[in-house]
Amino acid sequence: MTGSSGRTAPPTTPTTSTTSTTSTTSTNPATPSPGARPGGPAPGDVLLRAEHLVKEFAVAGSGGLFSRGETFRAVDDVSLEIGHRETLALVGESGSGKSTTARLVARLVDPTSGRVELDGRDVTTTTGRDLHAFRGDVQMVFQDPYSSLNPRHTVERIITAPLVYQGRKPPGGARAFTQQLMERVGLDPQQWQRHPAQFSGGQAQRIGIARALAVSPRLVVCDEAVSALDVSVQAQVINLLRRLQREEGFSYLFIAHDLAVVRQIADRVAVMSGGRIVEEGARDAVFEHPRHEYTKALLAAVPRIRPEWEAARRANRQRHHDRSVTP
Ligand SMILES: Nc1ncnc2c1ncn2[C@@H]1O[C@H](COP(=O)(O)OP(=O)(O)OP(=O)(O)O)[C@@H](O)[C@H]1O
Repeated sequence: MTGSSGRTAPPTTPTTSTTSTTSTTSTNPATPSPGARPGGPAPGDVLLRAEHLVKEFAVAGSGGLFSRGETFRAVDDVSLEIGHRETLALVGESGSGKSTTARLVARLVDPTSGRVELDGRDVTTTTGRDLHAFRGDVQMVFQDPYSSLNPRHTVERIITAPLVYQGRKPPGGARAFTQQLMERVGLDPQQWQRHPAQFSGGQAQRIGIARALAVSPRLVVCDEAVSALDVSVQAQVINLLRRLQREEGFSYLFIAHDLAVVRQIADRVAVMSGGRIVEEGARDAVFEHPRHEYTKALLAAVPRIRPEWEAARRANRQRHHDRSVTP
């Protein structure tokens, strides 16, 4: 028999201070639409739909021969919809279940229960060729470009890898294809033979974005994709992400803990706490008229820089300095 430990310490009260994040300039006005979700896409405009997603993990040390297998519910009955060309931001404190939700949506992990649909097609248990196709339709950009890009591979190999996985040939040849994508994300196309460590953090993240674009995805899941970058570089990458969306017409599921960043890119916001979505709505409605106490506390919180990110940032800087790479 399997017991569920639920959550022992739900993150219900973010650190608060007098600094408000609500003063950031609005650049992307959201239009409320009459969908099934608050402020969400109209029924005919839904690209991705997740219904009642649950993810339980085995609690370490609870699976012994004579003990009951306890589980921890990281995602607890999450439903969401993302419209065509829409950006849904998932916000919440560390441990609230954002990344696990992203991984469920991208089918990097299987749900304990619930379902995921892309364009009305149930992809929850898809395998084989259909899973290959789904993996092309849904691409991920991760937080740390250095750990998500193979350090031994050239930019060309990294950017063409998703196509190779799909069994497709890069149109126009691997080099031309790579160089074209490098240009589109603001990289020097002459550097196609370099390795990730020869680029700065912002440039490396652009390689990750180019890799995601290579297969013309319909949904790009950004899991804290700009969180490890310095603020000025962060702004440039956000602008890039927005431009690419305008040009390509794909949708974003944008995971972030930093509400100032979310305000710059989201059409709609879903707030997670303790594995659940506690509030959801058009961006301006959530930022200006939060209803849930948790959202109000998040909005009043100083965007905390997590110690591990600060350490990673320092390590990256040192690495770049050692290699004398121009940022
Ligand atoms: N593979 C796993 N095995 C066990 N527990 C896990 C696993 N993945 C995540 N968890 C737990 O599930 C909870 C939610 O984690 P998740 O990473 O989804 O949260 P998050 O909101 O994205 O936080 P963060 O921003 O810190 O990544 C956390 O308590 C985490 O420790």
